[in-house]
Amino acid sequence: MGFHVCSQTLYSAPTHHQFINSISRGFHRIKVSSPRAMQQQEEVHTVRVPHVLTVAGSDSGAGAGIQADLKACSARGVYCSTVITAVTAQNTVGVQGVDIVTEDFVREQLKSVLSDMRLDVVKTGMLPSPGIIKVLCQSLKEFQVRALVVDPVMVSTSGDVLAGPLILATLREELFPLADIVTPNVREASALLGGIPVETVADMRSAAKSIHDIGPRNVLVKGGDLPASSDAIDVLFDGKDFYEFRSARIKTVNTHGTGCTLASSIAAELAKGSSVLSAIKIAKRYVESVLGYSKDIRIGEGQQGPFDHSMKLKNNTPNLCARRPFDPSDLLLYAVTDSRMNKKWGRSMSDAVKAAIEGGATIIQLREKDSDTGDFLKAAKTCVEICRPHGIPLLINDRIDVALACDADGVHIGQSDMPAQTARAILGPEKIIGVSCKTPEQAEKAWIGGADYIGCGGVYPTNTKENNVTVGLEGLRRVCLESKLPVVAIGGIGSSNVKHVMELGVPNLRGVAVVSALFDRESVSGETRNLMTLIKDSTKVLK
Ligand SMILES: Cc1ncc(COP(=O)(O)OP(=O)(O)O)c(N)n1
Ligand SMILES: Cc1ncsc1CCOP(=O)(O)O
Ligand SMILES: [Mg+2]
Repeated sequence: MGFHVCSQTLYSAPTHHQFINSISRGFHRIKVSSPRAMQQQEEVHTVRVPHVLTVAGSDSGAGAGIQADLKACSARGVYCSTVITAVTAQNTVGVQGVDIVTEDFVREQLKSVLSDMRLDVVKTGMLPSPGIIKVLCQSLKEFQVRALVVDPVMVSTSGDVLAGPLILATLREELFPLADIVTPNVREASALLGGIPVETVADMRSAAKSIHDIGPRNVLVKGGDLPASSDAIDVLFDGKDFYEFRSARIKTVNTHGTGCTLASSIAAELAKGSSVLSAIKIAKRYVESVLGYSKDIRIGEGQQGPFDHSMKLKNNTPNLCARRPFDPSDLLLYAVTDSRMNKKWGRSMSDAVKAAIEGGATIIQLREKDSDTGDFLKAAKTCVEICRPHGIPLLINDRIDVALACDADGVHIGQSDMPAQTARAILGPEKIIGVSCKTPEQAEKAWIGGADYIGCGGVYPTNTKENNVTVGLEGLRRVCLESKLPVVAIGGIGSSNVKHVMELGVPNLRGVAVVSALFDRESVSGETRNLMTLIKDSTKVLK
């Protein structure tokens, strides 16, 4: 009998357990009616997505149960359908009430989902009566699924008992033999084995083996509650070998729903086609990340709070200088910083940004072609803090990773960067995306891809960007006339020619983007102010 230690960072998974490693994904052709998709092509392939069905109880506090399962599957990129077995009145203090759903209605829910949807994995949580367990077992025999993950929920994190001895017996006798993996914690492992102590890693190993004898193909005993360890250690037994998963224990009270989340995440990975070993490894890493992210959030007054499955809640803490949606009039005077010019004039990136804001710039882009990523990120974070209270959007040139890491308002990307559609998928619906375009065709593609504005140029020759073909005022006019997005002109624009650009008076032309005429000068704020006066004069002429 072998013994494997699987650290979270160093780990080589044997391949003999890949019983769910080749899920066939079905494709067939249908017509779609979305206007955007229709513009691109008349027919598209449909994609079958990984699907987990959770059979569990509802938690009104939404930390555990069905709600945790839905959030975990969604965060892990898997569709999740739900069969609710009980409705609990529950919060961070404890479980105040339980209303068990009738066996008939559990059967009806199971039939609705299983008869219609092709799912990959069933994951179970709270199964509050022997009758419900039997109904589930019948359905599982009738409708074949690829894998069954059983989280034998017996005691809530707050200590409330959610399953009695009859339920335990039915779980053991009827459900466990069908399970591909069961995931008891040490208390549940002890209860399943008639109360034997499970207090050490050695106890966990023998408990895993004894539970395996009941029938499941794999047993993961979770040691998160083991008192005497500084690490969180889980033990898997697959009938032949033991595997130990070890990760650093995260100090937090926000652990309500950890068991449900781990089991759902394992189910999600199995649904995607992972082996049991890699599913556990990825699921544990995910749980570790969300616990770490959420360790200082506060939801509820009780002892054990929920955590943030999406790792996004802290981005949206209410504050006085929340970002506002993109407004095309932001493009009026677009200041684009340049690392070389900052160096030449001995100013930091944040000094350059402060001066541009002082002079009246309406949007700022950090265009840093030489900085190290670490230095760039640090400076960009400072610039975000400078811009946000002024309500000035801050965009990052080219670097989507940096924009995400510093929570900038968006990015500006060029034709040789990733397509706008991919950037939009990564950045989400809120961030601003600008795309450089020289032709109406490029502008159309940027619009379809979900961009917010077009940067058109170089209008005039420039020393700031090498080998940049100029489009001239005529090229700018063509793009503006055909673009469905607002346009900002760029390239060689300064006080001598800004009026020629602005007085083109074409629809969609909303402003000018400027590098050297602002930043390759002694006084950035003074130059910005002068340029703004000239822009305002030209817009008056047009009115
Ligand atoms: C507002 C604005 N428009 C165009 C550009 C040029 O972007 P790109 O074509 O990606 O070239 P680089 O700036 O990366 O050299 C821009 N930066 N900003
Ligand atoms: C980044 C860029 N894209 C097209 S032209 C250009 C450079 C603009 O710099 P400047 O305002 O100094 O001409
Ligand atoms: Mg670029």
